[in-house]
Amino acid sequence: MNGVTHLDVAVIGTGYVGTTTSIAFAAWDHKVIAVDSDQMKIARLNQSILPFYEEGLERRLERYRESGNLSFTDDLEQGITRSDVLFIAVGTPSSPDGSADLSYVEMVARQIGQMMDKYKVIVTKSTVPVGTGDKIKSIITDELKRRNLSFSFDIVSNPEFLREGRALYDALHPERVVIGCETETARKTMAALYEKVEAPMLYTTIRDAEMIKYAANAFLATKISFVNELARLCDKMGTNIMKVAEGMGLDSRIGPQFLRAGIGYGGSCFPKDTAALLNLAKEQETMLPVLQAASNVNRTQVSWFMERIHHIMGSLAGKKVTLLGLTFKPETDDVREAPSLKIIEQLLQNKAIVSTYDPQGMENVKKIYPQVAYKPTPYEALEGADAIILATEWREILDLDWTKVKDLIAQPYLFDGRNALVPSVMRNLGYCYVGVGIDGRGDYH
Ligand SMILES: NC(=O)C1=CN([C@@H]2O[C@H](COP(=O)(O)OP(=O)(O)OC[C@H]3O[C@@H](n4cnc5c(N)ncnc54)[C@H](O)[C@@H]3O)[C@@H](O)[C@H]2O)C=CC1
Ligand SMILES: O=C(O)[C@H]1O[C@H](OP(=O)(O)OP(=O)(O)OC[C@H]2O[C@@H](n3ccc(=O)[nH]c3=O)[C@H](O)[C@@H]2O)[C@H](O)[C@@H](O)[C@@H]1O
Repeated sequence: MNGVTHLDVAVIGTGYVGTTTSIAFAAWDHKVIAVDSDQMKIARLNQSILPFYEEGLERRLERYRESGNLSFTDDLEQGITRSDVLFIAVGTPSSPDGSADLSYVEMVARQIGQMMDKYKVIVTKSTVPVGTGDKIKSIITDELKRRNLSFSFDIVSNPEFLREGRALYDALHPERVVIGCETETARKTMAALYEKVEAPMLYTTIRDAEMIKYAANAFLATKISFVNELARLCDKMGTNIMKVAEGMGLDSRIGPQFLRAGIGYGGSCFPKDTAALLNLAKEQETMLPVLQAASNVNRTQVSWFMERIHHIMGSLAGKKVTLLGLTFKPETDDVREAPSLKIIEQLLQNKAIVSTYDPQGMENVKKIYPQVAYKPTPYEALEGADAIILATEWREILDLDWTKVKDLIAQPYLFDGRNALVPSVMRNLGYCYVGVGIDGRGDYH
């Protein structure tokens, strides 16, 4: 290793996490080779084209490529042999039983064992169940034995806490860095890697670090489901969940974040990671009833919302419903586990005519639901609508000219699945506005 500050790093996997982490390490003056087995992705990254949408990230990508700190390749061996620290940042999707599918991680571990030529620090960035570090260690040891080699290596768990849409900011300004490691050499290497970060560094065992990542995501998901569950009650009681959450959040022990009621959490992480943690607990014959309930609330939140729509509008058969927003949250093109997909499914089952607009997510949803009308502007999507459902609170959608919209639509029903518009303003414009847990006693008009 050449000193403590400039490390040679390989990041394996160029999805959201791999790409963003690579840019962050390059920004901290390390030399980064980002590797992916997807040649198409690498070809595009070599032209500074990201595999996903994230505002401002392509400019940074270009800058660090030009500075020479960041390069992309599909040649894993080159990445491994030229680097001292290897980050595993491949996907860990849900298996049908909810457990984390570790096949990509295990494959990379095998490849590292087959290609490494000297001591390396091998770091898991992917979200993985407790015990995966041990598994990676034993796979690499087996591969080295097969090659009659006995290099030493260190395993580290360094979970990632970034959010999509704010990925680079989060990577550059983490609230904490969690490092699970077992040797002083690995600890020093990780300290050097993160030298420029002003955040608490928490050193733990590998297993603790693996658990911290699942625990954090499970807790945030539970916070959302707790408030969504209360929203259902607020709706019956004539109380407003927005005010209730505000009042709760002012208590610093509770905090205001992740208390926004709506149609539930989606994305590539909360649903998958809660399922994986529940599966892990089941394997250990330990029940997690709180997390199980949080997951159940989320699974049923869209149906609860759709029931309210049916209650107000009656049959949706033949009615034109415009869905505004498709991505699981604003500022991303990611539609994995997005609540909008469940909404489309239920609308189609009820024979509604569905029209939609999203600034970034339409191409991804078109592949799943080709029968929906995808419009180039929100106004075109809204023409003749009997009902509007707001599923993602994109600024562009919130800032629509709602007076103009009123003239385009057939009926003024507006169902705000994110409580993102101002009810009194919308009602003054003549909309029949319905939010989540804010209307009380069914008095929607
Ligand atoms: N998406 C997010 O916001 C966050 C994700 N995570 C975790 O980070 C991990 C990665 O997530 P994403 O970046 O979303 O994944 P992704 O699925 O978008 O990307 C993974 C990449 O790995 C590549 N890959 C797979 N096998 C490979 C191999 N043998 N060699 C080289 N490349 C290979 C794939 O081609 C793909 O480009 C997951 O465990 C996820 O839970 C953690 C925090 C945030
Ligand atoms: O492990 C991961 O992949 C990441 O998962 C989440 O990040 P992300 O999924 O990008 O997005 P969030 O901003 O957390 O939102 C997740 C979902 O919860 C919903 N949400 C969020 C907050 C809230 O108050 N209410 C609510 O319904 C959002 O609409 C969205 O569908 C975590 O916030 C990150 O810390 C973590 O690294």
